[in-house]
Amino acid sequence: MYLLRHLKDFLITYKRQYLLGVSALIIVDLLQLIPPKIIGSITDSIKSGSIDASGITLYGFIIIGIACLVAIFRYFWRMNIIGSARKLECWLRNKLFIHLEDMTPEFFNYKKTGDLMAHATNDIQAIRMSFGPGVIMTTDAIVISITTMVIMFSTINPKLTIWALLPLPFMAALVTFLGKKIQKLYKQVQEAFSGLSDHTQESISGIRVIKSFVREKSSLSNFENTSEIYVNKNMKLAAIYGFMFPMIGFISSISFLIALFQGGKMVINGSLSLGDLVAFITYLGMLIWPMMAIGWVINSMQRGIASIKRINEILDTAPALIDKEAAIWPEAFTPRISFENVSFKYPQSENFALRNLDFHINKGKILAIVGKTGSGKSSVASLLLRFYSHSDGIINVSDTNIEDLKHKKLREKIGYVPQEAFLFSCSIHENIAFSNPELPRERVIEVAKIAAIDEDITEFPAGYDTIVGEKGVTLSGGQKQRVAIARALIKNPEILILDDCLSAVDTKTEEKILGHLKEVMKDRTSIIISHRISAIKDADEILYLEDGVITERGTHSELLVQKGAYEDLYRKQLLEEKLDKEV
Ligand SMILES: Nc1ncnc2c1ncn2[C@@H]1O[C@H](COP(=O)(O)OP(=O)(O)OP(=O)(O)O)[C@@H](O)[C@H]1O
Repeated sequence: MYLLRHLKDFLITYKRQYLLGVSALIIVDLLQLIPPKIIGSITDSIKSGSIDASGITLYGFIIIGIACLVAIFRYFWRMNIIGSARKLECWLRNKLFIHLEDMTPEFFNYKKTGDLMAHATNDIQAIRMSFGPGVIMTTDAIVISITTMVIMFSTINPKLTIWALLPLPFMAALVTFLGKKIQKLYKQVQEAFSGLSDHTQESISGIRVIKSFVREKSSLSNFENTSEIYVNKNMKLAAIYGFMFPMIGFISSISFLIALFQGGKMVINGSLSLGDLVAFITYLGMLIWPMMAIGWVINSMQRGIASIKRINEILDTAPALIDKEAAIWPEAFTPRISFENVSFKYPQSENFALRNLDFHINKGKILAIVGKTGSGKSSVASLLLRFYSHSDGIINVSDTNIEDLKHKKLREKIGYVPQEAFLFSCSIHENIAFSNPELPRERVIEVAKIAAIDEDITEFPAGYDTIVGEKGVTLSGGQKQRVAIARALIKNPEILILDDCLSAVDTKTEEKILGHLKEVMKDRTSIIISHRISAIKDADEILYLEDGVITERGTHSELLVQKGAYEDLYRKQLLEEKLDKEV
């Protein structure tokens, strides 16, 4: 039961459906035992001449009646068992998705997207198979084999039953043995398939890089290799199936042959009636299926168990960020931020990304962070958004330790523009109104104007309804960044974090956007992270980071006077700008 801990809620809710479905299935199995007996007695009655045409018609109607009942109950078990398994699939996939959404960025740093996709598709499908066809086949295999054998043994002929059943254990053993091989090969086919789709996906998204490096041929040859592996694995699978099914036919033919030979002898010497032999052979035919099903059931259940274990492992991984029970949300939120002696290490890292950070930002002020690449600028944003937890020190927002704040409420207050402007493959309007799809077009246009992207959008034939393609491929880098800024602004954030999100925008547009932001953010707090001094020179305070430590701080003019790394950077950038203009 421990294995099913994450499915418990579903199984309790749907136990009635499963019970009804299994009961209907057992009724069908039992009903199917009747026609062979009827056919047997018709045969005997015809042989002895004790039945006329109306008697045969009556039996015919009984058989039709049974067939109708079988059809009704079959519909009933299909709807209940297969239907519940389909609902389980959907329920579990949603549960997994919700869980994944709650995981920290750290979890995704170490889990491959392809693996998570495989869990969400193959594993959940394997679980569905166990709780749908698996339940049906297990019930069928048990009920049909026991009842059929009991009837053959007790109502027809025990000796003939033992003779005819002798080859069947070989069939069950064969199917189980080959089933294991099939399962192993099937896994390899799946792996080859995911290799193929990974390769296709990566090659398509990296097509520009492939083309610019003229690597089409090598990419094609890699693709052909992966494709060949996939075909070879499938061929091996086909070969096993090609061997297994004729062998099943062969073994069952031996059973039929024994039944005909021994049963025929018994009919000739009068110890068995012809009708019983006919019924016996029909029952024997019914037994072939459960013998084949045993192997399938074992394999399917093994796959299901392996998949449940993998899904359990993910669902057992607790999201690192769970609000304290006493987490609060201040009635009057003030966008005041302070870092008091904050140090931070990434979970899998030995080195500190930030050390003894001390700063505060008051409402309406702009804090800028500059520094070389890898100096820890983005890490400050990650801590404020609570993507990670700091190791030492205190971070306060609205004069409250952020560890005591409800983290989702805090994120609602923050407008965050990440370094890489990730857009979804929907329209520009939908991308901008991402935080609230109900927002009207006027509001979308309003923030697009602040982000200086409105003019570009209106020039597109479909305007705000332009579909941006996967990750926004149809937009330029600078356009993507500005759409991402508009997306953050539409939230009316109390705190705005721009993480180097103007790098692909020219200095004139940058100036325009910053001018607009100054107006919009005047009663709120902004943090601007940038490599470009032009983007931050008007900030109320600038922090210069080096290896996670603040080495210089002050306003632009104060920092220039210090003649340190900041001033050096500024001079170099001025020179670059001058050279650019001259060229
Ligand atoms: N998920 C992570 N796990 C481990 N180390 C990380 C992770 N993300 C960043 N780091 C490391 O932390 C340090 C600070 O990274 P951060 O991204 O904050 O720098 P940055 O100043 O924003 O750099 P850039 O200007 O290039 O964006 C770097 O040494 C980086 O290698």
